[in-house]
Amino acid sequence: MRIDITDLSVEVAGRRLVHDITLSAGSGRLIGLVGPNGSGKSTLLRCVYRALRPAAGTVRLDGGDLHAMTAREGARLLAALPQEAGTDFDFTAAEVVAMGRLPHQRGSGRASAADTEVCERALSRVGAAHLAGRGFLGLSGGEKQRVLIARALAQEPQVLVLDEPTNHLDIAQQLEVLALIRDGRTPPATAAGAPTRPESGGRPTVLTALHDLNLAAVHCDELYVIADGRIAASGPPHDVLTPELLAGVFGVRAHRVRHPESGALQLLFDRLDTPPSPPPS
Ligand SMILES: Nc1ncnc2c1ncn2[C@@H]1O[C@H](COP(=O)(O)OP(=O)(O)OP(=O)(O)O)[C@@H](O)[C@H]1O
Repeated sequence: MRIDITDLSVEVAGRRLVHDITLSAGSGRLIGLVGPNGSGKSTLLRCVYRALRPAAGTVRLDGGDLHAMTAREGARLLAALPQEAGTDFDFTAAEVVAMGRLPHQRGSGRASAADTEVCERALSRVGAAHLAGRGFLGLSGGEKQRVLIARALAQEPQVLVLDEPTNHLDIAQQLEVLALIRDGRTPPATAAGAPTRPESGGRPTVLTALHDLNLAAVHCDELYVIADGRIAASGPPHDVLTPELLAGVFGVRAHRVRHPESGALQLLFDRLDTPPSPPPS
């Protein structure tokens, strides 16, 4: 399912935080939002997953206006993992994941055997089947994050909106979760650094905020750089993550290198005001 965001502006408490964003994602594409703290990524995503209404502009899914749909219609198409998601009540992990099935249930709202199977499969896919009976509030940050990703997968969405999905995860889990979000496997990287990706094959279209620019470079098909609530650059990671852009938007000195095995683009960072250090003798 394609997403088309057109001239979208978002206001919170009378202040315009996101200005005139136009962004398109073809079906099955993985689109990354990157940008400094406070640049407006979460505010933009909150509007895309309907926690906020647009002040202007539209979000369309295969041409249908998302904000004109009922909550149930929207939730059947789009699942979200907000930045500080969770619950104040001590549901078990399995119960939290089961909430992802609610948009698909009619009448009594009882989970069917098929719903239960979808939930179990989602927990297994994120390596959290063993957490099913545990109270959510007693889980570690990384365990909670995996359960919440399983809840989003259990919703069987056509569009996934993720705000920092690798928050709280150790490095192995970060790599695993991003591979899972892509398509359940680690993508091969081309010599140019851009991962190759077959046509969508039913995978959801993903819009995700990421802080780790190296993860974004390797896993995303396209990046949108957000600065001061506006798009500063967009395109394939290799074209977007230039030293000039990174200096201007993030205030860092970046060096582009190749991964010694895959050839993928990797970035090394220094503070802008740090003079280049001589190589070790
Ligand atoms: N409810 C709110 N009331 C007032 N200001 C807000 C509110 N929500 C966000 N802001 C402000 O809007 C700006 C953008 O915030 P947002 O959370 O969208 O940025 P972000 O790019 O997601 O940041 P981070 O990378 O730190 O998560 C910030 O200056 C923030 O303080």
